[in-house]
Parts: sequence; structure tokens; C-alpha cells
Amino acid sequence: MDHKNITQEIDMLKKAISPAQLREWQLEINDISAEFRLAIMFYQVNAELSIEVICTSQNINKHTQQQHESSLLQHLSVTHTHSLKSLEQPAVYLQLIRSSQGHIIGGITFSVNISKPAQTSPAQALSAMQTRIADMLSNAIRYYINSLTLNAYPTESVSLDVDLQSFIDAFEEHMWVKAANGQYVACNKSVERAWRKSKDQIVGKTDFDLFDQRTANEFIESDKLAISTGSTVVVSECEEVDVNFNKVWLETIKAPICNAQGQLTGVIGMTRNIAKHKEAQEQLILAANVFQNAVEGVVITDSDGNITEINQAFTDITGYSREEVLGQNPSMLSSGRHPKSFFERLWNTLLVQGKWHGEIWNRRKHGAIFPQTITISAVFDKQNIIQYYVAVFADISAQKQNEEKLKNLAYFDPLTQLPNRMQFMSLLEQEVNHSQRAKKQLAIVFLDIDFFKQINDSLGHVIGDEILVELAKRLSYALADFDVLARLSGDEFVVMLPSIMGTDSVTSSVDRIRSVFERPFILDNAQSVRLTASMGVAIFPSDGDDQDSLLRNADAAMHRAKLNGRNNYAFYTESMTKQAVEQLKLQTALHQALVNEDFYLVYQPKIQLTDLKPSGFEALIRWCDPILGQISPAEFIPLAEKIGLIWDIGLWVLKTACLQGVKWLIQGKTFERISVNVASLQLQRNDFVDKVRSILLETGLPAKHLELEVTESCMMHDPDAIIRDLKLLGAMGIALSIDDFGTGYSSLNYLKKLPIDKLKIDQSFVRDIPHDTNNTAIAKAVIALGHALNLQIIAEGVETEEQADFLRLNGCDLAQGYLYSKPQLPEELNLFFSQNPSQ
Ligand SMILES: Nc1nc2c(ncn2[C@@H]2O[C@@H]3COP(=O)(O)O[C@H]4[C@@H](O)[C@H](n5cnc6c(=O)[nH]c(N)nc65)O[C@@H]4COP(=O)(O)O[C@H]3[C@H]2O)c(=O)[nH]1
Repeated sequence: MDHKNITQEIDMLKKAISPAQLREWQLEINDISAEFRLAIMFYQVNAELSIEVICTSQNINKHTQQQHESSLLQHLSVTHTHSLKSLEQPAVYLQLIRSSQGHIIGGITFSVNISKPAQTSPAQALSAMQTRIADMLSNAIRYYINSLTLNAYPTESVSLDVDLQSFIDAFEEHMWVKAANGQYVACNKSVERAWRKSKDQIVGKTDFDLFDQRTANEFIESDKLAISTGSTVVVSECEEVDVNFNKVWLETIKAPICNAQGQLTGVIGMTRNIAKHKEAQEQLILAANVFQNAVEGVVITDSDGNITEINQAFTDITGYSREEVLGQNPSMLSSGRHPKSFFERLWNTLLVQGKWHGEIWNRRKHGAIFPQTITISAVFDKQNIIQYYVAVFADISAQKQNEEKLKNLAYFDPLTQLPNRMQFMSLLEQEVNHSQRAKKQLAIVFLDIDFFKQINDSLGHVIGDEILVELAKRLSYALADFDVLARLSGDEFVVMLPSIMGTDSVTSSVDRIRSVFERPFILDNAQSVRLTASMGVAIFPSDGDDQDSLLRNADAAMHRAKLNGRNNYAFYTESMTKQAVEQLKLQTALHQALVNEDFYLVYQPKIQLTDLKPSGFEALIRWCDPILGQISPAEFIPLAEKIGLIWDIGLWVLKTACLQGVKWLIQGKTFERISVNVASLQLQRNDFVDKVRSILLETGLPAKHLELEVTESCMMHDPDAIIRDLKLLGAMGIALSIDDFGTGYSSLNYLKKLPIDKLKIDQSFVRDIPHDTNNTAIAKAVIALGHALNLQIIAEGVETEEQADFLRLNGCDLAQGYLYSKPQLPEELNLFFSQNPSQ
């Protein structure tokens, strides 16, 4: 090391740094250290490698100062070559300052002025931003010092003895000089290599001597161009293959040479490889294309945030043209939707990390606000100073809308816009937790519309949907603001009544819900439909302490309400759970009953009212389970329908009744017909008619001795197919009757189309006649209606002479009931056969 030079440099530096400049650095260091909690020291290194502190940040203490100094000294003694190093221990970041001569003349050290765990490395201790600031500061100081030292050294005038030939030979570019007469006067080694000729073979020759005519003409033409322009011109650019067979892009520049008098003395030419330049140019074109054609909007601003460039997608998305935004601040797009703190955080991240990514709502030129994902990057120059900001953004309105739709689909019923099951369960869970803490009660009302399936089946799903929407509106209106109404599925709704004050308040809510069914539902086609609903109520905490058990128990209570005659409501009680367990037992036993043949039939005689002569029998199933005992068909037939066993049971009944009929006939007992009940689900199968036909064939019972009793509800599902099948059965000679007439969804329209023979007045209308005026009126009306349609009328459940007299007087044709006989085993019915003329 040249001690003398260094000492000289350092002395000069000491003198050159003005007190004002030192003060300015001191202030800057104080500012930075206060803001970023840095400890900063600025040293001067002497020739003997001792250091002198020039300035330090205010907050540095003696211990930290010693750490910094020893780090620097340690580093100086180890190496003089590194200019930038982060030392391992302690966490001190070091930036050396070198003079223009390359001597280490100073240094700046940084550390974070907060206590960090011992194992924290400097890289972890100093954030990227802090390091950047440290570099910027030391660079600024270094440049200043370099400028001082440069000025301090007087530049000596130098004279160089350069040989022109060696000079031009040193270049890879082809260089040559032609005299005004077209003869070559000089060329460099590159030309010799490219033209595969020695200098001697070139100098003194013209282009015509060296090249073919066409090439020579081209060269001379380009010479003329340079001469006529009077300055340096690019005369050609072409892609060629060089001596090593590499593809190169060549550019030829020519300039006229004039003497001191301004007379043309020749032309100087140079051909150079511009492949790299071309490549860069192509990349620039590509980048420009990507920029312009990107689907993402791109906006570039200068370091002050003024827009300097945008691409086409920016215009497409925002509606602003390039002219409208150049020079403006991107805040012109602000939607006003984000608070000030949002942008403060954005800028903080951008300055510290150099990048920010997130979602922003902006405003288009025509006012609409839209969401976008955006990445903003700061672009730094070599001195780490921000030059530009580049923001790339995509309009995500469509994505947001889809997300919104998905969210809606996930949590709301699309038909009624009410919360769906998922949303309701989550609300219920919250409310249960709240009620638990607040020690309050809440109620769940499970609501199911009675016979809604029939509405759907007969009037169509569009009308069904219309009714559900109207019902949802009515229910929402009837309920209090804090009650929660949801649609669970199909015709099932549920209401949560939070903070109830005992059962009374629930009852009044249930009454309000019921009242929405009082008015008929008027459909688009002016048709009106009356509906009822069955409801079940479960109360927290007595009927369940979580959302699942509450809903399950409200559902169970609703089913009990249905069993109790629909248009009703029931509260859940513990005994209902037992009932459910019983039902499961029954279900298992029912499956077994078919296998074990635990079923048998009883027959109830039908009597002609005019002469009391027997007319036939109704076959009724009985089940005696070895464990559960005798179980009523009113209990197990609906269950069999629910679990899909009714088809097999129905066929068993039909076959057994037919076999019995044949047996009676063989015994010479005469009767008109045996009637068999047919469940709706049996009729819905398209092989029902075939099954009946094959049972008749198999058993040998003539069709004229069989009658099938169907209910009105069988007509609700695909009535055209049912009418077709009933006609087929009628054509076979089987009589058909409508059972329980008046209790279901009566449609006179279908009734007149049906190929039926009899109407059966349900026993609920026979009860209490002639005293009950309503039932009396209904019975009379059914008789009149049936006769008008040429049908026979039979009354069931006749228990008293009074009832029989009334029916007879009003023209009823037939009757069955305990007055004449209970359903009995076949062998107990001898009294009820018509007299066989042959006996
Ligand atoms: N209170 C009273 N009741 C009387 C009187 N006369 C007859 N009954 C009863 O009334 C019911 C008439 O049968 P349903 O209306 O078809 O009503 C039947 C029918 O819907 C169904 N069912 C019975 N057997 C079958 C069957 O084989 N197949 C199908 N699908 N359903 C059946 O079960 C229901 C109940 O059947 P059962 O318990 O046998 O009850 C029978 C019968 O025993 C009376 O004077 N007073």
C-alpha cells in the first residue's frame, strides 16, 4: 500500500468535507436512525488502519459504538478487497468507502438499535429496506468523496504515440478507407479475415477488382449516398453468415472524408455485428407487444406517481384513453371504498418490500366501481433509487359475481331466497350457544305443507313453486324480525323463535304461522288453492340441547301432528322418541311377517240396503306378530307404503282373496264380488294390470267376482296412465270403486273420466248421521253425485239402524259395518252367501 498517497488522500478529504456537508449528513443519519431504529457510524480510516469517527447517529451508545469499531477494524485487518460485507458477530452491516484510487478511506456501519436474540444474523436483524437505506446513504457519501478526490488530483496532459493501423486492427469491426477514386487505401485485420484477402491484395484495388459487378455497384452506390448526405450514414443492414458459420447481423456505416479545404478525399467505412443490438431490439418489440396485448391492465408511473404509460387493457378496463391519464395520478380511479389506512399500509409495504399485491376497488370512467387484483412493483435504478412504479391489474368483477352466486347457492334457497338448511343450522347453532350462556329458551317450529305432493302432481311443479314463493313471503311477513325462517327442502320450512317466554308465546307464534294458510293461494291463472300445514315444535333445552337434536325432534313432532289428522301442530315430548323406537321395531317385524306368513285376511260382508241381501265381501288384512301381537292395518299399511313393502303385501292380499273366492265357489257358495283394497303406490307400477291378470289366471277366479277399491289420491300421480290402467282392468270384467270418497283431493273432473262402478262414502261421514248436519249433508251430496254419474253408492262404518234407515231413505244402495257384521274369518261367514239356486 502506498502510505504516502493514502495519507495525502485522507488529509485532502479532511479538508475538503465542509462543516455544512458534515452537518447535513449528521441530520440525515439522525433522521434515518430515528425512523428505522438504526445505529449508524461514519468513519474515516487512516493510512495506518486506525479509524476516526466522523459522525454517528444520536441514539448509539458506547457499547454499540465499540462493537461497530471493532467490526470495522477486524474487517480491515482481514481483507482490503471486499467493499461490502455483513459481519457474523456482532450483527453489524458494513459498507466501505473507497477513494477513486481504490484505497479504503472510510466506512459506514449499521446495526439495529434494539435488543435481538443473540443468534439473530445481521441479515435477519436488518430488513431489506434498512439495508437499502444504508447502501443509499453510504453510496451518496462515497460519490461525494470521489468527486472531491477527483477534483483534488490535477489532470496531467498526456500525449499518446498511437499507430493508426494498430489502432484499427484492435477492433473487431471491419474498417476500411477508400480514396476518392474508389481505390482502397487502408483496412484492418477484421476486413482481411472477412474478405479472405491480405491487406496487400486489397489496398490499391477498387470494388470492381475485389467483388462481382452487382456487389461492387451496391458498394459504390452506398459510397455515393454517404458522400451526398455529407455525414455518417447507415448504408445497409443485413443478416449474414460469418467466417465461423455463425449467423450475424451486420450494419455498415459510411462517412465521407474531406481535407482541410473541404474537398472530398475519400470514404471511410465500418461494418459491425449488431446481433446483440438486434436481439435487444426484438426483445423490446416483444415486450412492447406483450405490454400492449396483455389482458391485464398495466400502468407505469414515475417515482412521483404520475402516469407515464398505460396499455390497451387499461383503457378497455377503466374506459380512460392514454391521453386522458398521462401525467395524472392513479388515484383518479379511486372508488372511495377504501379507508385512508388501507393506502397507508399499501405504501408502507411497497416502500419496505418493493412490492404490494392485493385487491382494490376502483372506479371506471363512467362511474361504475369494480374489483381488481393488482400487483404494484417499485423499479429501482443502480443507486437503489425508485425510478418507476409498475402496476399490473386484472378486472375480477365476473369472478366476484360468481363467488357471490356460489355463496348464495351454498347458503340460500334459490327459489324463495330464504336461508337454506346449511345456513339455518349454522344460525341455530349460534343461537343455541347464546341461549345456553344466557340461560334462555328457544323454539323450533318444523312446518310441512299437507298434501303438497298432490299439488305438484296435479297442478305441476311451476304452480307448486309459485305457491312456495308466496308462502315464504306470507310467513316472513307474519314472523317477527328476530325470528329466523328457512326452507329446508321441498315443502318443508322451519322457524327459529329465539328467546321465548314459555310455551304460550310459542303457541301464539304457531297461531300466527297457521293464520297465513287461512287465505287461499291465488295462482297466476286465477285458480285458487287452499292449503294447510302440519307443524312440530321442539324447545331448547328440554327437547334437545343441540341444533341437530332440536331439528330432528321438531320433525318428529310434525309427523305426529300429521298422524293426528294434519292441519295441526304438536309439541315434541320424550315419549315421542320411544314411539320412534317402536316404529323401528315394527318395521323390522313387518319385513319378517311376509317371510313368515304372519298375515291373514278377514272379510266384511256388504249388504244391499233395499232388501238386506248380501252382495259381496271386502277383504281386509290382519297381522298377528308372535311378539308384538295383533297390529292394526291402519298402523302397518302406511308403514308398508313408506318402506316399499306395500307392493308385495298387496299382491299377497289379492292372491289370497282370489284363492278364497275360488274356494267358496267350489264349495257352491255364491257371492257377487270380493273387493280388495289397492294402495296408490301399487297402481303407480306399470306392471300392476299384468299382475292382476296373471293372479286371476293362476287362481282361476273369474274377473266378474273381483272388485278393486282404490282411493281418490291414486289419481294424483300421472292420472292419464292410471285412467288407462283402470280402463284395462274394467275391460277385463273387474269392478272398480272409489274408497273413502270425499276425504282426499276430490276432482270431479277426473271422476267423470274414470271407468268406475261404485263410490264408497267414508265412515267419517257416516258417523253421527242423521244428527250431525254436516255429515248428513255430505252423505246426501255424495249419493246424489254418484247417482248422477250412474254409480252405485256404498256406505262404510254403518253401526246403527238409524244410520241404515237414513242411508236407505236417501237412496244409498249398499252398506257395510258392524251393524251387519264385523270383518270375520271365511269360515264364520256362512250366513252371508246368497242362496245358490242349485242347492
Ligand atoms: N268403527 C268402525 N269400523 C268399521 C266398521 N265396519 C268396518 N270397519 C273398519 O273400517 C275399515 C274399512 O277399511 P278401509 O276404509 O278400506 O280402511 C282400511 C284400509 O285403508 C287399510 N287396509 C286394510 N286392509 C288392507 C289391504 O288388504 N290392503 C290395503 N292396501 N289396505 C288395507 O287399513 C284400513 C283399516 O282397516 P281395518 O282396521 O280393517 O278397518 C276397516 C274395517 O275393519 C264399523 O261399523 N265401525
